Amino acid sequence: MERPTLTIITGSKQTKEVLHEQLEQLTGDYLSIKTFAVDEGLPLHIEDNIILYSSDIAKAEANALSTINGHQLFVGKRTIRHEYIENLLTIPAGETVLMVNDDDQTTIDVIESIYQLGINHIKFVPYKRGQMFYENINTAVSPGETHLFPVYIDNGIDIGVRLFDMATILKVIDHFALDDSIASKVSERYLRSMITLHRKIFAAEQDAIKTTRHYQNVVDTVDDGILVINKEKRITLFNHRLEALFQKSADEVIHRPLQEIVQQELYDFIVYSTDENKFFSMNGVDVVAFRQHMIKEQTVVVTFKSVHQAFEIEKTAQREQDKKGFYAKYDFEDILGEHPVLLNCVRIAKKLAIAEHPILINGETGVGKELFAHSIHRASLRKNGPFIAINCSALTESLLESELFGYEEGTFTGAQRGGKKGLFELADNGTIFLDEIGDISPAVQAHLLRVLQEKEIRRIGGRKITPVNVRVIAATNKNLQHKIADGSFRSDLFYRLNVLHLSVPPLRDRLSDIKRLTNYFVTKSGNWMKVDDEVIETFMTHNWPGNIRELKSIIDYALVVSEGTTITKGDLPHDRLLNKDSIATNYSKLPSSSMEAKEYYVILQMIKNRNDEGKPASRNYLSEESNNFHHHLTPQQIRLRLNDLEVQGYVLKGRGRAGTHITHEGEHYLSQLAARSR
Ligand SMILES: Nc1ncnc2c1ncn2[C@@H]1O[C@H](COP(=O)(O)OP(=O)(O)OP(=O)(O)O)[C@@H](O)[C@H]1O
Repeated sequence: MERPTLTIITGSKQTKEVLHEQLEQLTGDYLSIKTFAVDEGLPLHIEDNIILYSSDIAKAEANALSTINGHQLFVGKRTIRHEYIENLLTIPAGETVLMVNDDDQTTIDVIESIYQLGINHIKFVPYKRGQMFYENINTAVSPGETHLFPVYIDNGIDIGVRLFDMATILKVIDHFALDDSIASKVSERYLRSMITLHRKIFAAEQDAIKTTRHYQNVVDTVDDGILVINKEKRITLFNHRLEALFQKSADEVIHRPLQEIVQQELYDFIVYSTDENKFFSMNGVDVVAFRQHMIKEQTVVVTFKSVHQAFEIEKTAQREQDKKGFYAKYDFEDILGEHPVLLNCVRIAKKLAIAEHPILINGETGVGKELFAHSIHRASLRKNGPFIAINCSALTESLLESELFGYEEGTFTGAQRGGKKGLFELADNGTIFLDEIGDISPAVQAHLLRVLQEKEIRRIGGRKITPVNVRVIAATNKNLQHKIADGSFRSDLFYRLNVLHLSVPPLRDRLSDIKRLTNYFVTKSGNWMKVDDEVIETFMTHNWPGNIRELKSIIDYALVVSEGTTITKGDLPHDRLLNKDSIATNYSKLPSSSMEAKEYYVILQMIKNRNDEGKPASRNYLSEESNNFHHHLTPQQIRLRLNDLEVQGYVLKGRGRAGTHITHEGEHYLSQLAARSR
């Protein structure tokens, strides 16, 4: 038997295909379906039992183009597709959304059918043809007409071409007077598609409930209290720990306005503050609240820890830092001496400590500049942050630069995989101590200046900029003003470093402290030895160019040499201590002739270069290398000069393969010679 026929006329090809598929699936085995779309062109004459139009517009347009006849002609009612409803549920509540369709009436129809389905958490604004901009609207929804979305829309949601509703389908079946069993089969099919969808939605809901329960269990096991508010400032999460602290159950507070639950001070902190944490006393418990604003989610997460817990965490962090060696080992108590010049220096240093600015410490070698830097950090607000000390003259230019600022992977051969953090990054929220700042090269000076100005770091070879919050304490035994005058130190960097200034007095200006310091160094070495008065008297006449470090090394020497229970004058290193020059004037006595000066300079420079490479300097090596300095020295000449330098304490001669090393004093002397040769 031939199947009765039905014709569907739609506006667009897209709608035609969707509606054809719908009718075909539901009634295809009972009816034969023909379809036309206005935008594809219509035959001049259309005739059928039923003419079903997809919309009033389609009807008007079709009738303008063709003569259409049928027993029954009607416009089908359409409804949105249930499988797309989920997409609408992802739109945040309260949002205003543009509804886009190809004509004003159908746009309103779609909005109505969505509201009728109970989706009313969003507010729809109907699209008007020709209007390109809609204030405060970033999301648009359309049943298949997404090409009409205004170009600026970020979030476009297609809810698919609408289908005919059940009433329309039943009207068609009715018309053909198909038997009841067919009608109920068709409606069963219609319902089945809806039931499948509802099953899916139900499963998704169950999943969501499970996930929520899982997260709730997770946050309940956390030892901290956790409270979350949404953009309406209502509580969306309140974990188990908080129930005790607030003396309220989660059920009582969830979805309630924060204002009704917490005290004003805590409310102000959560809603308005820019501080990350604050102390509160709640129902007799002292807590620290930490606040985190998740800007994109418009959510604030607040965690509560007991003060005791927070303190323990800080201590653990401190211990971790200590393990890494990034901590200050000394404080002001360790700076010995009662001479008024020293006490005054300590008094000033304590004041500088609590300011946040950079400090430049000036003073001769061995006066205790590093000791002051450690103590300042420990007395500062950053005392719980790291303290990192680096001697700028101990490294070559490129090594110093990569140590300070770090580098990215692949920047140079041998670079560590994954790159390396520089000391500035490691010292974040703490202090970096740059010793011997006067020795840094122009390139490092420029880089350091940038970091101080911008307060951010870009690793060598890297692009990423990382903000750093580091206080710089720099020290030098050089006169930086002279270095600025001769062009070897940038004045702009000097002013950045020298915001606060501390001058540590040399030992010769506080000779009265010698006795105390001597006894201290003897006792600290674990000896019970006495110190003869004559020793102290000798010390009082010495010039102490190497200051306290020199005193300490002379005592170390005497402790080794001494055979009795008392350190006597005879145990002292006479060549160093009783040398007339060192008593009378400067420890770094320069050689008498410029030829000698040049030779000492060349030798010390060669040893320093060699040591910097981590290699020992042998006499033969030095002799050969001297050619590169245009000043050839034979191994014999080298030997004689090295003897002189050793007596002065500028080099340490090792036996055999150990080679010769330059001492700290030697480096100081070398820089004096370098200045003189300029
Ligand atoms: N007032 C002091 N009391 C006790 N020990 C001190 C004092 N001053 C310095 N020292 C000790 O003297 C030695 C040298 O001190 P420090 O390294 O701080 O000097 P510095 O000025 O930084 O030297 P340099 O300029 O050579 O780097 C260290 O062992 C330090 O502990």
